[in-house]
Amino acid sequence: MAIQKKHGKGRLDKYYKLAKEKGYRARAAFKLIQLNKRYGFLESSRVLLDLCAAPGSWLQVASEAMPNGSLIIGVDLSPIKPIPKVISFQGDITTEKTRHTIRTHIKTLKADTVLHDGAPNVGTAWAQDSFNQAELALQSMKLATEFLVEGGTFVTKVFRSKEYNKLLWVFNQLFNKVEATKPPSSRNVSAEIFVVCRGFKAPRHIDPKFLDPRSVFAELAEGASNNEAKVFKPEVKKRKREGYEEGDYTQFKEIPASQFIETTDPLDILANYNKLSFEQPRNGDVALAALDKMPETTEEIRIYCQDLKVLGRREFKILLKWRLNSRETFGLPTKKTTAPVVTEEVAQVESMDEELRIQEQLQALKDKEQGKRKRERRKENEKKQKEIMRLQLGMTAPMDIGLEQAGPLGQDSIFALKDVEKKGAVSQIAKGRMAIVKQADTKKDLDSGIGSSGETDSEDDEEDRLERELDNMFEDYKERRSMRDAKYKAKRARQEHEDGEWEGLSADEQQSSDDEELEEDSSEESDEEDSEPTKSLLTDLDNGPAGSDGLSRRATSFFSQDIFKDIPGILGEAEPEPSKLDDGENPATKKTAPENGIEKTSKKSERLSKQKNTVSEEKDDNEDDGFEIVEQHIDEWEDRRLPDGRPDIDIITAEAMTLAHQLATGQKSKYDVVDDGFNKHAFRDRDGLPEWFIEDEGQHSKPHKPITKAAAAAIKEKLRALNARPIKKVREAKARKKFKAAQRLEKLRKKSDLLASDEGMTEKEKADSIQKLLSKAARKKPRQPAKLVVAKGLNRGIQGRPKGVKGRYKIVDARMKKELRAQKRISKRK
Ligand SMILES: C[S@@+](CC[C@H](N)C(=O)[O-])C[C@H]1O[C@@H](n2cnc3c(N)ncnc32)[C@H](O)[C@@H]1O
Repeated sequence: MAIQKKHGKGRLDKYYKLAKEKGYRARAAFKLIQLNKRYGFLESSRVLLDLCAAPGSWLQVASEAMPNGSLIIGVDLSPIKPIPKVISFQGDITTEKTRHTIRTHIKTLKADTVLHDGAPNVGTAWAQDSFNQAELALQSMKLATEFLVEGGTFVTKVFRSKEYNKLLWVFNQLFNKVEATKPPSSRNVSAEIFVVCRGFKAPRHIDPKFLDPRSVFAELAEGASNNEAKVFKPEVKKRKREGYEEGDYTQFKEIPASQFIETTDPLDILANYNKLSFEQPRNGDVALAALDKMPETTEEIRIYCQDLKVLGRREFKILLKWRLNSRETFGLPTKKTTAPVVTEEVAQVESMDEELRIQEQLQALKDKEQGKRKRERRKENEKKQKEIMRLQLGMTAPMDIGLEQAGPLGQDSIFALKDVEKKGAVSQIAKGRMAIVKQADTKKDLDSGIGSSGETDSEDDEEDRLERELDNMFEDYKERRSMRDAKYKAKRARQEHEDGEWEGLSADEQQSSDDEELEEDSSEESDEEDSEPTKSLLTDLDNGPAGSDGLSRRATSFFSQDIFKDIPGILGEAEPEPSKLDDGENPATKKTAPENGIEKTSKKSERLSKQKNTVSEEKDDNEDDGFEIVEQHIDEWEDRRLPDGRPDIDIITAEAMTLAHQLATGQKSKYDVVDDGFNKHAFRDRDGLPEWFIEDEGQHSKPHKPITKAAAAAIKEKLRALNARPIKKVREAKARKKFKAAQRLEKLRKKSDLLASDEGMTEKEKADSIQKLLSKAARKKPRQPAKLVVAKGLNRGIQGRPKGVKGRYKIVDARMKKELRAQKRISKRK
C-alpha cells in the first residue's frame, strides 16, 4: 500500500486545493460536508453549537447549509476570524466560563446540533494523546447534554483507541442512534473517526459518572494490566502493595496446558499463572492427553511449564512457539492461517457517498489526462523551439530537419509550405539584399525566384521552397530580435534607410529586376491608367529609365557612374542623370560616416541634402577628377562647424578616435586611409548567398581596426561625460520644483507686502508676522511614512499597488517580520 506523505506537499491533497478554491478556511470543511450529505442534520437545524471551531471552516459550511436566520455559535481556544451570520468567541470548552458564555449567547434556546472537531495539542505520546482526545470528546458531550434539544444531533471526533469503546457505550446511553464513520476527506493515515449521535434522549437526570472521565476511563487511569510487559520484561517486577486480588486468595495458580493452547490471550496466562499442568482432571481432558503425547511437547517444554515465574524472555518465546505448533496440529486458527481478528474496532467504516466518489474519480482522470496533454504540448513546443534555434545558429541544414519531420510537406512540419503559400507569406521572402519584391507579385516570384527560372524538377522545387522557408524564418528571427534588442533594431533601421554598402548585383537581383522590367512593360501595355505603381522595397532605381541597350535599369545605373564614362560600348549613347546617381546609391558618396564611427549630428538630413547638392555641383565641376570627389566630400564634413567654431563632427567609437588621432598627428595620411579601404573584405563575392548567411558572416568576418589606449580612454571619458548629464525626466522634475518654489516665493512676497501696508499693526507685529510666514514657508513637509501592507489574503502575490491603498506603501509578509525580530534577537545576544 502506498504510504501517504504526512509532511510537506504531501499534505496538500485535492481537498486542500478544493478548500482553497471554494474559500474554506480548512480542508476539514469537507468532512462536515460529507457527514451532512449522509445524515442531513444541518438543513434541519436552526441553532448550532460548534465546539473547537477554529479556524472556522465548519462554521462556514454550517452557515451555508443552515436556513437563513439560524443561530450559529462557535468557540475555540484560538481566535476565529469573523464569519458573517456567525457568533464566535475564544474559550476553553472544559471551563465553566465558556459554558456561561455559551449560555449568554444561546439564551433560552436549545441547540439542534452540537459539533465537536476538537483536537488537543499533539506531540505527547500516542496513548496520552488519544486519551486527551477522548476526554475532550467527553467534555463536549457534557456541554451537548446541557444545550441539545431532545432529538438533537451530536457529532464528535474520536480517535480509534482503547477509550473508543467506552465513549461509544456512553453515547449509546444518551442517544437513540450512534454511528461511527470516516468521511473520505479524512486522511487514511489519521486515526480519527467521526461519531454521529442522533436522537438525543434528553433524560431528566444524567448520572454524573457518565460524564466524568475518571469513571468512564477508570481502567485506563489506573493503568491497564500490561501482560506484554510482564511476559517480555519479567525482570522488572512490580510488587502489589494492595494485597491479594478480590476473590483470589491462593498464591499459587495452576492451569491445564491445553487451556494455554486454546486460549486467545496466551500472554495473560503466562503473566498470571505459576504452572501449566499436564495432570489429567477427574473427568478426563482429551486435548490435554493428546498434548502430552505430542512430540512437540519436549522435556524442555515440560520443565518450563513447571514454574512460569522463573522463566525469562527466551523461555516464554519457546513456550509461545510450542503453543502455535500445537494449535496448528489441533487445527485451531493461528496467525498464519487466519487474518487477524480486530476485536477493538467496532466502527463501521464505509465510503460516504458513492456519487461523490465517482465524481472524484472522474475529476482525477480528467486532471490526469489534461496534465498528460499539457506535457506533450510543452515537449512538442520545446522541440520545435530547439530546432529553430539550431537552424538560426546555423547548426542544422534545412534538409536535416526536413528528414526528421514527417516530410517537408507533412502536417506538423515546420516546412508546411502550402500553408505559407496560402497565407501569402511567400511574397515576403527576401531574395538577398536590395531585392525588389512587389507585394502583388507572389506568383511571378515563385516562378522566377531563386534559381528556379521555371524549372519543373520537383526536387529542385522542394529545395527552393526550403530555402525560401529558411529565409522566412530568418525574417521572423530578425523581427523577434529587433523587438528584444534596441541596438539591433536601430541597426536594421539604419540598414533599411541607408541601404548599406554596395555589394554588386547578384544573379537573383538581376533576375528580379529583369522580371520587374518585364512586368512593368506588360502592365504599361495592358492597363496604363488605373495601374497604381506597386510599392516596392526600394524605389530609387525604379524611376530611372530602362537601359536602351538591353541592360536592366539597375545595371544601367551602375554602369552610368563616372568611372565607366570613358569606357566605350558599355552604355551606348544613354547618359546617366547625375542627380539620380547620387541619390544614395553611388558608392563614392555612400561611404558614410557611421562606418568610420563618425556620426552626423541632429540636423543630419538637412545637411545631407545640402551636401548632396554641393557634391553633385562639384562633381559637375570636377568630372574628370575621379577619386578627388572623395576629398571634396571629406572637406564638406570639415567645413561644417558648430556656433563656437569647433568642427561639427562627433567621434563615437574608439576606432574612429584612433584614426582621428593618427591623422591629426600625421601618423597617417589620407592616402593611407584610402589604401586601407582595399582589403580582403572589400571585394567579397556574395552572389547567391542567402541573407542570413551574409548577416551572420558580417558579424564576425570584418576588418579589425586598431585601437590605441589613448583613443579608448578619450571615448570612455566622453561617454562618462554624456552619462553624467541628467536625463530629461530629471531635468523636468527639477524645473518643476524650481517653478513651484518661485510661485511660493511670489505668494509670500505678496502676503508680506499686505502685512507691511497694514496700518492697524505696529512695526514689531508686522516684523513678527512676516518672520512667522517665512519660517512656515521654510519648514519642510514631513514625509509620509510608508504604509505597511501584509502580503496575505487578497494581497498575497500581487504585483503593483494593492487595492484601496493610497500614498507610499511597502509590502511585507509575516515571515519577514518574524525574521527581522529574530535578527534583532540574535544581534542583542551578541
Ligand atoms: C481540527 S481543529 C478544528 C477545525 C474546525 N472544525 C474547522 O473546521 O476549522 C481543532 C481545534 O480544537 C481546538 N481545541 C483543542 N482543545 C480545545 C479546548 N479545550 N477548548 C477549545 N478548543 C480546543 C484547537 O484550538 C483547534 O483549533
